[in-house]
Amino acid sequence: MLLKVHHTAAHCGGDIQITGSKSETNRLLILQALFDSITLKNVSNSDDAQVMQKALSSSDEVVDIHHAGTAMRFLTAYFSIQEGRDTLLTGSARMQERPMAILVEALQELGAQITFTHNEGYPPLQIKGKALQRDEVTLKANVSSQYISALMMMGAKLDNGLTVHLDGKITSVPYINMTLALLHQLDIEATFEGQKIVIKPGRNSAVAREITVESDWSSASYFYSIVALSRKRNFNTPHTITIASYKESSLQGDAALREIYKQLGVVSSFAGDKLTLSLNQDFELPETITLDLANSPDIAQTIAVSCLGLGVGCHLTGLHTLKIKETDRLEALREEITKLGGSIMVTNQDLTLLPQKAAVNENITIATYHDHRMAMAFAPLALQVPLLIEDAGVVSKSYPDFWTDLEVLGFGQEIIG
Ligand SMILES: O=C(O)C1=C[C@@H](OP(=O)(O)O)[C@@H](O)[C@H](O)C1
Ligand SMILES: C=C(OP(=O)(O)O)C(=O)O
Repeated sequence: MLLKVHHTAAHCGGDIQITGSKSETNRLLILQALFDSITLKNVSNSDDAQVMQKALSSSDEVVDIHHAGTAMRFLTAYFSIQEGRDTLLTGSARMQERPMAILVEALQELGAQITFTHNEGYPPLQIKGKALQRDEVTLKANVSSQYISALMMMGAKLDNGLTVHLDGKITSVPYINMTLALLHQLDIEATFEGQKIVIKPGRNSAVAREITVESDWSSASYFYSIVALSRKRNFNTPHTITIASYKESSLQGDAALREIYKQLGVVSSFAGDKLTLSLNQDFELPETITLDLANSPDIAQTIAVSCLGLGVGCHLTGLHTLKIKETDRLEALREEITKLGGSIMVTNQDLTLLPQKAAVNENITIATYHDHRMAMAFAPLALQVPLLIEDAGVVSKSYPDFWTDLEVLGFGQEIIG
């Protein structure tokens, strides 16, 4: 679906309800399958959470998780310990290019029986579930934290628990801390200190537990961008966007948005579980911002596009994981920002956008590369110029309601083809 997006409305405010974090949901679904008595509220309605639910509730041998990285990584560890069960775990064409060797080798070292059926190091995987005897493993920590979270959750189910030694610089650390915090919520003893994680065996607790998933902060990033970009529209009446349901103290690393967008003039304020975003009109925008996003890789695209629209330069570092996500996000950003008239340079781990005064080019068709975040990161620019988004339905990977929520804020949309 090619979607033309524009914004001519006189307002840009409203109330938006975002569903639960897909990262928290997919961890809790695994933990629910491993340990009984967990009831979940406000689960994510994303495709990634749906494929996880389906995988955990079916007994089919072939499990296809489409594009969901968390499902692929978490389920590899999960199926490895399902004694007597054979699983062929596969995914989309892109998923078959996303690396798995580090996790699979760690699991094999623990005794798991996993083979690569097509390309060594990549899905599909044939997994023969069995009891694992060993309880200590070392793996590289600088490629994806999802491998580590997968081992942590599985480790709580092993008779002796699991000790994980992390080799090298640890990437996406808040996601590891999220896993740790969720284990703690289930009374599973676990520590993460320096380069070592220790997981004690969890018991099937008899006490029923209800956990309400906090809404998704990565999805909130697009509203931060909209508020930041609304500066250029000079709306007559000041407007605010309220998003729910959030916590001031979040398990999600992308809650760093509050501090980051302060640098682009966005004010965040909490009233209960509602987070209100407003524009500080008096704020003087910087010429350039510099950010290390190794802890928040999923908001890099949003920030780059906000900066482009505001004419603010940015130097974003810590982006080494972006090349192995839904697409090579660094190359995708370079292509699309260049089409819009921006001056952008990328390496394998950082991105530099030069500050520029000229408005972005109009009516550009943004390619989305099967990446939900390409569609959602560029859409807020429609506040400034009409643009076209290719394959707009791609947003459902994490945020199926994205386009209807944008309508609430006055974004006009027209299906072109
Ligand atoms: O554990 C998680 O829920 C996630 C971890 C991050 O991946 P990496 O650790 O591969 O950077 C993040 O990009 C992804 O969207 C979700
Ligand atoms: C990278 C992402 O997801 P995953 O790795 O779980 O596919 C994302 O949602 O931006």
